[in-house]
Amino acid sequence: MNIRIINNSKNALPAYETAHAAGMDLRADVTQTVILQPMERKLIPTGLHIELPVGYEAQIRPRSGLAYKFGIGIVNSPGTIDADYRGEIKVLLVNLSTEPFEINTGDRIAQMIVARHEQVIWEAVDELSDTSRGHGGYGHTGV
Ligand SMILES: O=c1ccn([C@H]2C[C@H](O)[C@@H](COP(=O)(O)OP(=O)(O)OP(=O)(O)O)O2)c(=O)[nH]1
Ligand SMILES: [Mg+2]
Repeated sequence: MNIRIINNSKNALPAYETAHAAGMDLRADVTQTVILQPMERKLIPTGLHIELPVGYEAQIRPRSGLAYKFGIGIVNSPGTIDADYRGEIKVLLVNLSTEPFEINTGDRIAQMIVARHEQVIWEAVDELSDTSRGHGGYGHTGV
């Protein structure tokens, strides 16, 4: 699928790192080094603007290597890029470790998955169908 993109950064376009990867890594586009202190969160620019087809979203997810090695997560994970958004894609990183974390331009800070989604039309009713689960949830089948 072709997707229109504007790249205002000096980085290459996001790319799939392996043949069947779901996500494309997103790179930081920052003018100077950004330091994330422990428990600090910052919105990191990518310089990218995209035009998703109607019925598609992009999800901004953490990279497991950064999470495991440095405790770097995404506050609103998975971030949602709407099909009608034309602004810059940004990544809301948080440092969950006890050490400061440095971000430089070109660093791969997150990954983006493009996925289909539905838009629903509500059908308001008084009763829903019976199921064996019913209202059971939150561990009602055991741990
Ligand atoms: O990680 C993210 C999440 C969102 N966005 C952009 C694209 C998205 O379409 C828009 C709005 O995001 P969202 O709906 O999650 O935020 P909101 O707090 O509901 O803001 P709004 O009232 O603008 O919808 O912000 C990003 O660039 N990065
Ligand atoms: Mg919103």
